[in-house]
Amino acid sequence: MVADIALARGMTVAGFLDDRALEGQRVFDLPILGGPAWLEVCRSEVSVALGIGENRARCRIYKLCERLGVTLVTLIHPTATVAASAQLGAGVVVMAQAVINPDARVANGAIINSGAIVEHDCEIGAFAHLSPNATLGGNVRVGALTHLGLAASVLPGKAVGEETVVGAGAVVTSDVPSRVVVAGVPARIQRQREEP
Ligand SMILES: CC(=O)SCCNC(=O)CCNC(=O)[C@H](O)C(C)(C)COP(=O)(O)OP(=O)(O)OC[C@H]1O[C@@H](n2cnc3c(N)ncnc32)[C@H](O)[C@@H]1OP(=O)(O)O
Repeated sequence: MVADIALARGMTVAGFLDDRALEGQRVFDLPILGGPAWLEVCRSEVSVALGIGENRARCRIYKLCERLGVTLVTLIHPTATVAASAQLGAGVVVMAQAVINPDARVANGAIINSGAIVEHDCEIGAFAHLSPNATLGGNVRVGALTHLGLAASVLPGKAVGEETVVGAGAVVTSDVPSRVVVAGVPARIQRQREEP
């Protein structure tokens, strides 16, 4: 999906980095260049877009790029709507039909997936992931590394902590602490989240 956005934006995509695939394999007719070690050799020739859904893994690769001085690109699908006053950090990906409204702030490495809505003045932490059709009312805060499932909603002004998971379809009606899994309508804590 991330390569698709880059191509739609008229960028040249050299290929993919994947530590589980074999160098020389092709995906969507583009080559697998190698694993993250490839970056150490070719860091001055490329920029990197983050196409990893798992938040902690995406954070690790972001930090590797930062350490190597590799530029991280921020990608916005041509059909997404991003207000002029919204701020997006490095390595953010905004997918098709997503909406980010005025004065919202999206920190480094976050994913705003297809059709997700980030209302005015929201604050999204680094490496958070809003799944397709997740919806945030105005002034919502989402902590770093938190994952909102498909079509999850957060009522205006509420805060979700760091490294929390909000289940698909949940409706968050009160603040949610860090490192828990919540689900349901209204969202209730299901369990604590294990340490990485
Ligand atoms: C492009 C993309 O695909 S982006 C990725 C999007 N991914 C998502 O939206 C997934 C979000 N994850 C979820 O919703 C998960 O189901 C979680 C985190 C809520 C729970 O996951 P787990 O802890 O593994 O729970 P598990 O699947 O074992 O289910 C436990 C119970 O919760 C129920 N349950 C699972 N998910 C939900 C949910 N979203 N809402 C309500 N109940 C749920 C199950 O039915 C089960 O109930 P039971 O014990 O009565 O049988």
